[in-house]
Formats: sequence, C-alpha cells, structure tokens
Amino acid sequence: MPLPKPGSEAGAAALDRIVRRPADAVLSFDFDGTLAAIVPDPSDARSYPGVTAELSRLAPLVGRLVVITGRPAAVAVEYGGFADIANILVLGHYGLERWEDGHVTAPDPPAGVGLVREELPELLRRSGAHDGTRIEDKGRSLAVHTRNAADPDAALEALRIPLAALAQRAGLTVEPGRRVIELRPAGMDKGSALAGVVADAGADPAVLYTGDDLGDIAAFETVERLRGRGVPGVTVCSGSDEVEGLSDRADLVVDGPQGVAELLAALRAAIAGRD
Ligand SMILES: O=P(O)(O)OC[C@H]1O[C@H](O[C@H]2O[C@H](CO)[C@@H](O)[C@H](O)[C@H]2O)[C@H](O)[C@@H](O)[C@@H]1O
Repeated sequence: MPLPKPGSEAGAAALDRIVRRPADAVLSFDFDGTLAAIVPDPSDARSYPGVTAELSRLAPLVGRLVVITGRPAAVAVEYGGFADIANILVLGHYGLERWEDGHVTAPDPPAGVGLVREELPELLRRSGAHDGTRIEDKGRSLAVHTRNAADPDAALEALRIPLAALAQRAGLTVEPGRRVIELRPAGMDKGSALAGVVADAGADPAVLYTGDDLGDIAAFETVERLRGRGVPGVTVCSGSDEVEGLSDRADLVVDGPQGVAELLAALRAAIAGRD
C-alpha cells in the first residue's frame, strides 16, 4: 500500500520530512481504538494484528516511538506486547506514568481517587445506572463504562451530572471518552505529555500523533502549536462512527486500527525505500 497523503500542506510536508529524516521523528500513538480495536470488555483489548510487529520494525529506524494512553502504562505494555520493542516509551494515565525499559515511574495518586473508589458504587446505584454499566478501577483513576448497556449513549448521559459532581468533590477531573467517563487526577493531559517528549527529542524533531478519541484532541493541539513554532507535525485520526470532532481536525483519517496498521507498514516501506 502506498503511503497515504495528508489533506493539509503542513501535514503532507511533515510526513515527507519524517520519511526523509526518520532518525529525527517522534511517532506517537494512542492505544485503545488506535493500536487496539475497541472490544466490549476493556481487559480483552490487545494490539491489532500486525501492529506490534510493525512498531518493532519501525523502532530502529525512527527517533522515538511513543504510546500515550489513558491506561496504566504497564497494562498498555502488556496488552500491546510492547515490552521487547527497543526505543519505545509508554506514557500511561494521560502522561502521569512513564514506562521505559521495563520500569514505571509516577507520582502518588491524589487522595480524591480513594474517595471516588469508596463512593462510586453507591453513587451508581442512586443515579439509576443502566444494567451493563461497569466500573474499571485503574489504580490512579476510575472509569465508568456503558458500552455493554442496551443503550450505551443514554446510559452514559444519565451519569454525566452525578459523576461530574463526584469528581468535583474529590478534586479530580472528568475525562469523557468512547462510552466511558473517567474520573482522574488533574494537571496532565496527552498534549502536555506529547510536548514533553518532543522537547526531549533533540534539536530538530518532526512529530506524528495518531488517536481516535476526545482525549487525543489535546495532543492534536500540541502538534498544531508545535507547527506554529516551525516543528513539522502531522495528526492522524483512527476513524470510527463513535467519535465526532476529531476527524475534522486531523491531517489524515485512516480506517480505525486496521488503517493504522496499514499506515505503519506503508511508513516503514517508504522509509526503507527512501534512498
Ligand atoms: O487513551 P486510550 O489508550 O485510548 O485509552 C482510553 C480508554 O480506553 C479503554 O476504554 C475504551 O476501550 C475499551 C476496550 O476496547 C472499550 O471497551 C471502551 O468502551 C473504550 O472506552 C480503557 O478501558 C480505559 O481505561 C482507557 O482510559
């Protein structure tokens, strides 16, 4: 498959620059919905077929591979099969956790996470949570999933206000996503996480960021800001019919995780054939 052409001039120039000078490139990706297909049970998510192998092949060719996810970093490493990929950095909890060379570093979770853990089951009962609503306890944050309810969107809508009130009382931030609302520590997002990686990447970096969900908008904004400072950048949306407002602002839209796998393969082939 040939390398797809981004719709914007800035995106096309950045992709071209990544192919010509891969050693200066930061290639960054969200996990769920981007490197992994969406599945009903979060613990069943795994890298889409071919993705981990393509990342392994790209790793020695590029400056840095980065995964930035709402998952705990170690969980993304396990589900993604990333542990043996050289040169990969996995930032978990929207950038609060850093997994590198087998080690995770992170600040202690704020006390509010304990309060949410204690009160969330009763709050769901009192708020009339629809059947199929589930809590995912991620240690440093908690997520409420409604994908398995008969009407996932209505089930999520019914919980928006009570979850926002609980988050406020606990001093946490609300992170909406694909049939999920997370209550998580404030002060970090995927945009700040990506900005930090690019700042560490050397003198003349170029950046690609690929995501599928609302939490990825902050990273898109970072790419747009970096472009304003002369850093070549390209944003890629892993498209789905569940999320509005992301594909419109991406330089390139691909067909979900399968499209991402194809993009990785095409990028590697273009880099290998550049001379
Ligand atoms: O930042 P990400 O890597 O995209 O993680 C965001 C959240 O993804 C997971 O939930 C989503 O994927 C599940 C598995 O496919 C799906 O069942 C759920 O409906 C999606 O919202 C994960 O469970 C969350 O903890 C992540 O924060």
